[in-house]
Amino acid sequence: MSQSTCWDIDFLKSFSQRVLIILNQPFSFQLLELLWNNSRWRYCADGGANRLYDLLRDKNKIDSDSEELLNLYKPDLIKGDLDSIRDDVKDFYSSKGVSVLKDEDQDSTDLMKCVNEVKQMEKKEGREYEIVILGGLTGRLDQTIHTLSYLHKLRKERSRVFAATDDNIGWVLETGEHIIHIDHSLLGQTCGLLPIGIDETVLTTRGLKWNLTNHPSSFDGLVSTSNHLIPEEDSVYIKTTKPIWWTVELRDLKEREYQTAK
Ligand SMILES: Nc1ncnc2c1ncn2[C@@H]1O[C@H](COP(=O)(O)OP(=O)(O)OP(=O)(O)O)[C@@H](O)[C@H]1O
Ligand SMILES: Cc1ncc(C[n+]2csc(CCO)c2C)c(N)n1
Repeated sequence: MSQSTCWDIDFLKSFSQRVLIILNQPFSFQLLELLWNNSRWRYCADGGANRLYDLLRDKNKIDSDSEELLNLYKPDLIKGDLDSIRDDVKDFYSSKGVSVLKDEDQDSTDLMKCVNEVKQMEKKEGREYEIVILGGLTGRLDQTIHTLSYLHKLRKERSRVFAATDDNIGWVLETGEHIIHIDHSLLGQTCGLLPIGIDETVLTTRGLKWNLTNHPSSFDGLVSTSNHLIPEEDSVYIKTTKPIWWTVELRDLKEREYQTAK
């Protein structure tokens, strides 16, 4: 009998042995704060360090003149070919003792270079970390497709790699059955099942507004986009005969803060 894989979006809710990799794409302080505090290690992929620095510097300017926030949210590592990180950012973090590692290889992206660092650390420590990528689902199309392809390939060697932006979270569901717990206070209503990197999968779903039963899905055929979660359901069931990308909309975290404060 096959066993279903259960998923919870713990990376938005609780601390675990996970590595956050910050890419060179915009993100809110609210999302950064959540992911940062729930991760054991924080890496910046090259220009991801500019994003972190600028966001914290701007927020600091509003709240105070000190470098308090920059010191509080100091990454453990900056890695890449270093063609994007600005000199002032590199100098600032180097002066604070952050390792800034250059890898000039032009056949691997800065995201891959950061994941390779995770793999090296895991080898030394003899344990596996979960990985959360901040960014990667928006912006330049070639980079976005790279994220989709890279996570599709990574699933063969590790089970828990997620991508998160202010609009979406997503990850690859391996062949088999999945139960995804839904926290409606964090997630919006829209979701998608995207047959990327496969010829065709056969899908059965429960807990969505538009469900499928043993229905083929392919890039050339049906793609379930703009599907909806059901407010009364706290889980979604998905059976897939091939790996498939699952994406779900994230609620506006600023709005959520406002609601929980009321
Ligand atoms: N415009 C973009 N849209 C989407 N993702 C991006 C974009 N720019 C960078 N990224 C992501 O952030 C990572 C770090 O970006 P970096 O600042 O080094 O830009 P890059 O030099 O264009 O990236 P790479 O060297 O990896 O091709 C990239 O590996 C990629 O995953
Ligand atoms: C067939 C092929 N296409 C594109 C690149 C370019 N490229 C891919 S990753 C990377 C590093 C970016 O920091 C660069 C320049 C290549 N090497 N091989």
